Amino acid sequence: MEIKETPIKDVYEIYPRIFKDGRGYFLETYREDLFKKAGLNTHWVQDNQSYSVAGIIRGLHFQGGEHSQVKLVRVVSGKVLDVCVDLRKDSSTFGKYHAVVLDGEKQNMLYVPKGFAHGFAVWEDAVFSYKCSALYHKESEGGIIWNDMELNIDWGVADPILSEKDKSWPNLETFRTESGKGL
Ligand SMILES: Cc1cn([C@H]2C[C@H](O)[C@@H](COP(=O)(O)OP(=O)(O)O[C@H]3O[C@@H](C)C(=O)[C@@H](O)[C@H]3O)O2)c(=O)[nH]c1=O
Repeated sequence: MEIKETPIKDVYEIYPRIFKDGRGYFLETYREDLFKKAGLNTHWVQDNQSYSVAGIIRGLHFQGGEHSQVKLVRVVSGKVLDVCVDLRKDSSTFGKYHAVVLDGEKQNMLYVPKGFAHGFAVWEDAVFSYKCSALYHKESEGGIIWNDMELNIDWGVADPILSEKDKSWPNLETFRTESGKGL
């Protein structure tokens, strides 16, 4: 398992080793010791799974305050473009995002720290699986609109399908003003 830094501080891409044989494949999807060695001492308290057909965007989501979450995300099958946006108040990369293709063939993962909005665009029907460091807390949920002009994310899907909730998030500028400059 390789844990790689990205251009955004505290965001990591993780590449597990996949063992293939005549029966299929095997991989370790999480190793506490290796994460600790990389300085990631996250305590996970909830695992989630979703399924989405191609063309869907979920996001961009976060939980605020004491309910903010670290997420370790990957796809079990399928392919998505996964995106995390830095919303940390005092970050030099506030408003910057990191995007990576998560691919069921590679089982690569993204480690998304607290203070980030997260979302993904489904390129191929995907089973999406992730660990969270804080429990779901509906009242602490927030978001940024997926097609924010300032972020200008190229999601790689035309006319995406979104939930009503995901069509109604504010843009980055409104979030910045209303949150007092970030999370
Ligand atoms: C996220 C979540 C949802 N739910 C419920 C609420 C709702 O009725 C139903 C679907 O919820 P949502 O529409 O928010 O699901 P979804 O859009 O998949 O939300 C997820 O999106 C990605 C991008 C993330 O980063 C996640 O943290 C999470 O916010 O599931 C839970 O019970 N527990 C949870 O942890």
